[in-house]
Amino acid sequence: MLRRPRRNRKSDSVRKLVEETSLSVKDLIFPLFLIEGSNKKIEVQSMPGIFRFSQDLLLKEIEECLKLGITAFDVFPAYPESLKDSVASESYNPETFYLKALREVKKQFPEVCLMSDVAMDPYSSDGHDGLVKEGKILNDETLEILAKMSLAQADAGVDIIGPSDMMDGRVGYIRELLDESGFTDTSIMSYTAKYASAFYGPFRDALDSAPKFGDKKTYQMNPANSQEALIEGDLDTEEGADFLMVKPALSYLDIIKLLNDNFPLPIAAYNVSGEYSMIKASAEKGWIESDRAMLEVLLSIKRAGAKVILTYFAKEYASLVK
Ligand SMILES: NCc1[nH]cc(CCC(=O)O)c1CC(=O)O
Ligand SMILES: [Mg+2]
Repeated sequence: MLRRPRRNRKSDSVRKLVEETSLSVKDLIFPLFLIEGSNKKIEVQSMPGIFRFSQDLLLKEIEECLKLGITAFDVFPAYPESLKDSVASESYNPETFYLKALREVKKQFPEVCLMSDVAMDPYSSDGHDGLVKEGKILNDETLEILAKMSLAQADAGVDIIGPSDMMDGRVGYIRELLDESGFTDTSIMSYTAKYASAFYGPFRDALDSAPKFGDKKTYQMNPANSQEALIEGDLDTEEGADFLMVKPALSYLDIIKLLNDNFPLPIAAYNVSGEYSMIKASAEKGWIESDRAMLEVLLSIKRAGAKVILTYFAKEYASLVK
């Protein structure tokens, strides 16, 4: 035998030399859940180790994470039913607790990269990402609401706007309004290939944002498809997106690779709530080693071609490698 692949695996130092993919805390964005009020820190029941914070404790959490080397955060608000309506008006109320908190994060920590979420579902009495009329999700009528929401978030100082709604044309629509309003430096990370997935369950628990009727299959993609991701990637690129995101990550590693092979923009992947909770739940039963599983999962997402990973494991990973 002239060729013996095992020679390159013979010791830790040799294995390190031939290692192709590396993971760093700088690759990660930590999603955080915000609730109204003060001095509140409530664990999400279906996501052990993940909390919903009021603004004061969210700021503390960010400070802790900064010490661990995490520099990018994506904040999602959980709104009470009483503030929801059919047109998501609370989303662009400048006095709403979400926008106030975003403003405060950038004021206290100007160095962080702050990302926000754009979609109607947290504020919608229908629980859908777009405007509902007679049981249908309207596309073009939703764009105006998404753009108003984006402008309010840009005005609060957000670095990256994250449209997670999957309406057609929203990246261009938002880009134009931001530019006209002087926010030419505000980036857009588009949820480009977002699939209608079972893995969002724990997130919808965290935000109380499950759809009140039907499902999201008329706007989120069919898990059976990959060609469509190329169309979505083309459109978002043309419309001015700065990052293309694939979501979820693990059942869609082929889509991450597909987009990375076809588009020069940096690819982001969202390691979603259900993917986190699966590992946590089996670790609690003693069936899997949480740390090793986390490292393997994050590495696989990078290896597939993601430059950026949004993950609930961010803080745990940062603590582990510190
Ligand atoms: N705009 C909705 C939104 N934004 C982020 C997630 C899921 C994130 C996760 O599961 O971690 C969802 C869920 C959905 O589409 O219902
Ligand atoms: Mg699209």
